Amino acid sequence: MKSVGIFLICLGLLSGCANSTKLSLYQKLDGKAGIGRIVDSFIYQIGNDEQIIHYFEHSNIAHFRQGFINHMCMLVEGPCTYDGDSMVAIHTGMHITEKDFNHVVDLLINAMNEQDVSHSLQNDILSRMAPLRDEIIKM
Ligand code: HEM
Repeated sequence: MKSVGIFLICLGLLSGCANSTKLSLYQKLDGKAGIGRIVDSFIYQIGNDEQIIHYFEHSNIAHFRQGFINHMCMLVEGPCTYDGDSMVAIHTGMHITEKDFNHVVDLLINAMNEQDVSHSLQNDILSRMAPLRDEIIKM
């Protein structure tokens, strides 16, 4: 009987532990620092890409970096506020094609691979971005 009691206490402690160590997506990405590293790789990818770079010809990259970090941080439910313009407002007039949209997603995947983000985390992030597609292309 005593050993059953001890077993139950251990089980309780273990499950308590498991709950308190359940990391959020934001934490798994190493928070804002990790997101910053992904976005830096992403910007580097864009900067070296002949198909995409022309969209950013007149952009303020420091502003884009900060806005994209905050936006991504918000998407993964981190403690950030994105207070920039809406996706529609920002991308309207760019006439982004489906092909270029997919290509930018590929660049983001390259950036996440470069930063050793696991495929399951990548899928989680991409599935949060996918619904934005219609607010971004052909605007
Ligand atoms: C799911 C995909 C995308 C997301 C989540 C996204 C998000 C954002 C965000 C948050 C900003 C604002 C940054 C700031 O505050 O300045 C931004 C700006 C911008 N995005 Fe996107 N974007 C996406 C796809 C694309 C694609 C496919 C292109 C081009 C092919 C693109 C081109 C741009 C450009 C050029 C800017 C800068 C605009 C400026 O200079 O004011 N974006 N994007």
